[in-house]
Amino acid sequence: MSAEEQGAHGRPSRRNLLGWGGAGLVLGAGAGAATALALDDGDAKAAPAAAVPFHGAHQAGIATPVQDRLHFAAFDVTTSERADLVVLLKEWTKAAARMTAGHAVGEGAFGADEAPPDDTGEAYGLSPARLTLTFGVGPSLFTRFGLEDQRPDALEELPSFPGDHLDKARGGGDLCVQACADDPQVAVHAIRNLARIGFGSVAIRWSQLGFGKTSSTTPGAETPRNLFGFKDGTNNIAGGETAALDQHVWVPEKDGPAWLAGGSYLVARRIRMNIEVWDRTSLREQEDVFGRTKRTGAPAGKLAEHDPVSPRAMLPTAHVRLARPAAHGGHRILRRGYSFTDGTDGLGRLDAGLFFLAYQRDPRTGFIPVQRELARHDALNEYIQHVGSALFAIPPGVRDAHDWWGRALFTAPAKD
Ligand SMILES: C=CC1=C(C)c2cc3[nH]c(cc4nc(cc5[nH]c(cc1n2)c(C)c5CCC(=O)O)C(CCC(=O)O)=C4C)c(C)c3C=C
Ligand SMILES: [Fe+2]
Repeated sequence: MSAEEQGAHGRPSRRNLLGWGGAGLVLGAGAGAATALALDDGDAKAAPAAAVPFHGAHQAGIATPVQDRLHFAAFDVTTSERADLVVLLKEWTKAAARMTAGHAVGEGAFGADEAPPDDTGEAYGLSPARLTLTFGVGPSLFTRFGLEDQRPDALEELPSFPGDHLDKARGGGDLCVQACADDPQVAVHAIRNLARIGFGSVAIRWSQLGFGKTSSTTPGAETPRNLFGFKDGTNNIAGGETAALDQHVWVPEKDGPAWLAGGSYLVARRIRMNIEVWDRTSLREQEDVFGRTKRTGAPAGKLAEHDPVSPRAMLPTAHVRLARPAAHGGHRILRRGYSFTDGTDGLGRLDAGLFFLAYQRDPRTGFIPVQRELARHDALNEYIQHVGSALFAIPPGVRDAHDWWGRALFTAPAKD
């Protein structure tokens, strides 16, 4: 803890307790367990601040409960020196551990007068807001740093799908960081400070802000609605479904490579939703498109949201009928997307949609076959367009204060 984070008597001040998450709910990574910690200043009514543990077997931000806001950034590595990149990843990891706990970066926002402060300052006094920072590496990184023999076969650029209208400026990237928090300022502060630390070694290639999570990983929570007004995330993998996570989300050791064991793959797609056309579509057509009822989220022919899906009650082109795991050998993906609105396009239409994020054990059995089917037959295609795309491998969790993002990859013994 830096000097500025000490209270007058050397004890942490109340604001600082809130600021670095000592006062509230601490959510156990993966298990979602909650432990209440007491305030030491007698203010029992203070709003609990929430910090999600940074260290663990898996990175937070995948199976941990979904927060309300997103700032996602893909980076190009601009240095050609592998040693510089390793230094950066160590610095990023330190900063990420501090920010997710509600600390400022380095010596904070108010250090020596003669130098720019270590931290940009806009999160000063804010709670950790359940900030999670999830780090990934893209296929392009491997060729650039002599890591070809460590690139998993599953990590290659996604194939193109019928109807794709991809903007290269909104896709790809050597590295990515997904920042999720309940406060947008906390998420934006985190990405901004990582980009600042990376100046000279990495540059943001593209980024996306998101709101109104479109999926839930928390059983029993009200399922959120997407911008088409439908409940989204009903049939998702929940954070506590350990067996399903092991089977469908975490990369097991036997899949290889060794550095990725306990990690995952992340597919990111910026999907524009044609709001104006949708809003002129009848309710019956809207419900036929998804195969679910708009008010309750119940599958076609059923009464309640969580009733089992009956595909024959849906049109053959219904989104849910085509996407359900039973139509894809039982393989599942963990969806963790967010809505976005980025102003309007030149024609006065909202540039709005779904920033689709999905974690899986292998994109070749997860996202790719489902998207192949959806791209050909989904009735939803009349109302959406995929405009951005990226795939990243997500290393396992940072184990302790000596570990760092990408350590196992950058220290892996070369294959013969
Ligand atoms: C390739 C994977 C998927 C893409 C791309 C995708 C886009 C997309 N989805 C919605 C809205 C809904 N999707 C729903 C269910 C659902 N979607 C996928 C996959 C993709 N969706 C799956 C695997 C499922 C689960 C199917 C099942 O097991 O029943 C639903 C229904 C509610 C739910 O279960 O979440 C909605 C609504 C939009 C708007 C969209 C692109 C903009
Ligand atoms: Fe979907």
